[in-house]
Amino acid sequence: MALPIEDLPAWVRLNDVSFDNVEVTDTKDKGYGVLSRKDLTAPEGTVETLQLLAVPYDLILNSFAVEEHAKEDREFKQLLDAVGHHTVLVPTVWTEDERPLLRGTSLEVAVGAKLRALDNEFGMIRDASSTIPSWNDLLWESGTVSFNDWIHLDALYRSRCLELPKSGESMVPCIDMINHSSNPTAYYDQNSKDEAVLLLRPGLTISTGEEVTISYGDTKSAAEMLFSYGFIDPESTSESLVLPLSPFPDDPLAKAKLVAFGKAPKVHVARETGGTIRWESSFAYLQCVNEEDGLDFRVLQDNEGGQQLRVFWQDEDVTDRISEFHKLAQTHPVPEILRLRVVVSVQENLESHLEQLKSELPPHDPSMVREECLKHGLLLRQIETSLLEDAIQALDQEKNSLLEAENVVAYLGSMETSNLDLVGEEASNEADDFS
Ligand SMILES: C[S@@+](CC[C@H](N)C(=O)[O-])C[C@H]1O[C@@H](n2cnc3c(N)ncnc32)[C@H](O)[C@@H]1O
Repeated sequence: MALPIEDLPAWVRLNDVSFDNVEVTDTKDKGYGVLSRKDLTAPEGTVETLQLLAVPYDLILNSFAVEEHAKEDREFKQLLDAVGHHTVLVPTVWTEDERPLLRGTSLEVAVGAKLRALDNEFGMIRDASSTIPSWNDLLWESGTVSFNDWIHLDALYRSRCLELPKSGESMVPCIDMINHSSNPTAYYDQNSKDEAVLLLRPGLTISTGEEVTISYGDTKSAAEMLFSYGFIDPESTSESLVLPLSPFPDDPLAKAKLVAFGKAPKVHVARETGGTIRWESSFAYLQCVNEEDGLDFRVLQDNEGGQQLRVFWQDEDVTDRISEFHKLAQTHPVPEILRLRVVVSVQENLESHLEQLKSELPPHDPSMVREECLKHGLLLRQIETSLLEDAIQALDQEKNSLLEAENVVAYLGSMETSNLDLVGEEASNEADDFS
C-alpha cells in the first residue's frame, strides 16, 4: 500500500475493517504478514468459527467494482501508486540476467508467452486510449506509465488476488496481507453481509505471536507458485509440471492439427501420492496419428457461407471432442502400437527438457542476480529435474513392456516382412521408428 504501515490502524478504523485479535507485522523474510495477538482456539466440528478479520463489501475490488470505479475520472498512475511498489519477484519481473535460471524448466516458455501477452495488452490499452486526453498524456505524451508498470501491476494482481465464493476473483485489502503456508491456520470466505472474512480453521489453536497463514492452493506446482507468487514453498508435497509439445516438424498435417486442437499443445506430468508417475497429453495422441491410422481433415462449408475445418477419426466427425483425443484414440486398429508411438514421443520430449535442465547455466555475474531469484530458480530446476528423471524412467518401463505385448510383437513382425529395411534391426530401434 502507498500508505506507510503505521497509518494502517487509522485506515482500518476509517474503513470499518475489523481486526479481531490479530495485527499486521513485518515478517522480515516474507514481507508483511498477520500475527495473532493472543492464544486462540476455534471449536472443532461446529459451524461457528473464529473470525480474525472482516473487510466490508465495498472495499472488495473485483471486476464489478472496477466497472463502477471506471465511471469516475481516476488516473491509472494513481491506481498504481495506491496498489504500491512492493517488489513481488514473479519471473515476469526477473531481469535479463535472472531469466536464464529458468532455461529448460516448464516456466521458460510460459514466462516468454506471458510477457508477449502483457505486451499485447499494453499495446491495446495504449491504442484504445490514444484519443482520451488524460490517458493519452499518461500513456503517450509524458510516458508516465510504462510497459514495466504494466508488468508490475500484473505481478501485484496475480500475487494478491483471492477467489471469493460470491464476488469471484477479487483484491481484498488486509486479507491480502496473509502469507501462505502448506499447514495453514486460517481460510477466507464471505459472510451473509458479503464481507470478506478471515477465519481460524476449526479445531486449530494459534498462540500469541504466531503467524496467521492461509493456503494459496495445495495442488499448485512449484512452477505455478513461482509464476504467480514469486516463491516456492519447500514444504509443498505437490509435484507436477506442464511442458509444451509441438507437432513433428516433418508432419504434413502439423498445421491442421494445431488449428484443430485450438490451444497450446502440452504434456502434464505429476507424481501421485505414493510416488507413481502420471502423465497425460491429448495432443501427443493427435501428434502420433496420420491418414493411414484413420485421421482426416475436411474443409466444410457452413450455413453462413464460411468454411470450417473439421477433424474426422475413423470416419466420425470428432472436431468438438478433439481435446479428448486420447480417449478417441482407443479405437485405433492397434491401440498398443499407437500407445507405443505416444510413449516414445513424450519420452523424447521430456529427455530434451531434462538435457537442457542438466546443462550448465550460462555464465552470469552473481552481483546481477537477486538472491531470491537464484534460490527459487535453482529449487525449481531441482524439483523438475527429479520429476523428469522419474517420468522418463516410468515411460521407459512402459515402452519396454509394450514392446513385449502380443499385438505389438505381431504388428512389428508383419512390418518387418513387408519392409525389408527393418529386418535385422534391434527392437529398441524399431520403437524409435514409431516416434
Ligand atoms: C498476498 S501477499 C501476502 C502479503 C505480503 N507478504 C506483503 O508484504 O504484502 C503474497 C506475497 O507474499 C509473499 N509470501 C507469502 N507467503 C510466503 C511464503 N510462505 N514464503 C515466501 N514469501 C511469501 C510473496 O511475495 C507473495 O507474492
